[in-house]
Amino acid sequence: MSVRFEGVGHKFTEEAWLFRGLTLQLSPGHVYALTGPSGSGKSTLLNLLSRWNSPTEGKVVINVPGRTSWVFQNPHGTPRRSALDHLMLPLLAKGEHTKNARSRSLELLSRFGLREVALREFRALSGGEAQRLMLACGIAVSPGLLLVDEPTAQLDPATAQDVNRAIRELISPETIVVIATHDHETQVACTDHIDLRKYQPFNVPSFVGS
Ligand SMILES: Nc1ncnc2c1ncn2[C@@H]1O[C@H](COP(=O)(O)OP(=O)(O)OP(=O)(O)O)[C@@H](O)[C@H]1O
Repeated sequence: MSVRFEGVGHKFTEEAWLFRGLTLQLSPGHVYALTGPSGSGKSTLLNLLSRWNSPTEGKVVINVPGRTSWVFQNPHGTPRRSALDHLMLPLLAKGEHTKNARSRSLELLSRFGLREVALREFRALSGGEAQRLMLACGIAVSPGLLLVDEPTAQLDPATAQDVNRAIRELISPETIVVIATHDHETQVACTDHIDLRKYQPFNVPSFVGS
């Protein structure tokens, strides 16, 4: 079970490559921080992982059973549904018994520091609580791949810190987690680092030397 990038490069316009020569293997049990300057292609790489796009050159070989889950920068939930129900419903939909779904959901709420707000409606959660709930929901169904796009981008520093403390709870033997981020603290919380700057071709402006 792995994802392999074999000489992957991508560009949207004829001349400018976003990244090139990306060769690496991702494995379950790891949480990869994907970093790089704005516009370097972090979201594009997540889209390649989700199979929404194909690379311009090279291959992305995805050998991962199960579904792909996403967590986006803006937490989105059902306003009047409780935190507990946000976790339980996908587990029930997967066929779990109510008792098991409830105990697994409560265990996840504890791990993500949300046990005390289990019965609180989504609309009454703070920004940090809502984002931690999204991370818990993302990992709850044991996806093969969990793709997270800038989880702290919309949060103040103290709230971002709470979310970053929860990153390690995403480590799972069944899941490859990739988190695109500008936040150094998020990067430090992850187990591994993919730095897109290493794969950016050095584009010399055409007017140099002319
Ligand atoms: N579908 C598309 N067609 C053309 N250009 C695109 C497309 N998607 C993204 N781009 C361009 O590719 C570049 C990389 O975009 P991407 O969103 O992957 O970068 P990023 O590293 O995630 O940026 P940020 O940190 O600002 O979110 C940007 O210049 C963007 O405008």
